[in-house]
Amino acid sequence: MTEPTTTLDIWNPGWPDPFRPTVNADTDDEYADLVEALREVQEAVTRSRPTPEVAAEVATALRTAARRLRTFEVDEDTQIAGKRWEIPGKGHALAPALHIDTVTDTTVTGRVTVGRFHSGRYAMNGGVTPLIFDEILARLANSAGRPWGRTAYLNVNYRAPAPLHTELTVTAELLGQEGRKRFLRGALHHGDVLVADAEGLWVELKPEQTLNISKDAEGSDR
Ligand SMILES: CCCCCCCCCCCCCCCC(=O)SCCNC(=O)CCNC(=O)[C@H](O)C(C)(C)COP(=O)(O)OP(=O)(O)OC[C@H]1O[C@@H](n2cnc3c(N)ncnc32)[C@H](O)[C@@H]1OP(=O)(O)O
Repeated sequence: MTEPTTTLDIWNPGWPDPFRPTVNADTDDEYADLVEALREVQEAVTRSRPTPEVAAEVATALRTAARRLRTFEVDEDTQIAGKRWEIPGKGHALAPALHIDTVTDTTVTGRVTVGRFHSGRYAMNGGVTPLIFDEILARLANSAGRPWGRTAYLNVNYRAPAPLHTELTVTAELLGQEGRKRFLRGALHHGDVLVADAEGLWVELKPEQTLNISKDAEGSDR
């Protein structure tokens, strides 16, 4: 049965600035620790070649954890993942944990280290680089009081293989704005070596622009 489509207003000038969170980082934060544990699992699964018995044992343990969390399921506006700006990776385990170091209204610098989970065979996977750029550039595009904008394009140049287990520096810059269009540029360095750079366009949403979400599209195949 098809569920009715709901309309969610995603243009809200009252939303918090993604670089100036209202929640303080808490080193004893249990939710941040949960996400860190999930990252450890992702890395450990990727790095291992367990016996079938151990694979089955761990799969059972992971499903038990998933069932435990499912009893606390909330809608996407209410979930924590992706909204905890003050913890690396915003509390979401898909993208590598990005550590933000400096922020101005038009620039950001940060650091990121990827492990084998994000490997594309002894170097960072090519799909991970845009994830890092989209994370830092989208946050910059939507910070400093600028109303919500969405990524219209993100062009990435791969200049050199990005090493694993090695700190890379990430920089982002707002180049300029023309009407609703915001042009941004990003770079990823390993020391002095330029590993990748990107340029992107973020387009400010019109106040009446809304995101139509079909509840059907959220999926329930669990
Ligand atoms: C508790 C809650 C906390 C919330 C806290 C919020 C804080 C905030 C944090 C944000 C952190 C994450 C932010 C995630 C942002 C995503 O990652 S979004 C995900 C990926 N992107 C998408 O899904 C976007 C999909 N595309 C679209 O929705 C629409 O195409 C867009 C981008 C909104 C533009 O549509 P539109 O408004 O109809 O644009 P339109 O009027 O046709 O064009 C406007 C101008 O842009 C140009 N343009 C549009 N698209 C393009 C293109 N692809 N190429 C070149 N030019 C283009 C047009 O040519 C036009 O130029 P001018 O004629 O004005 O010179």
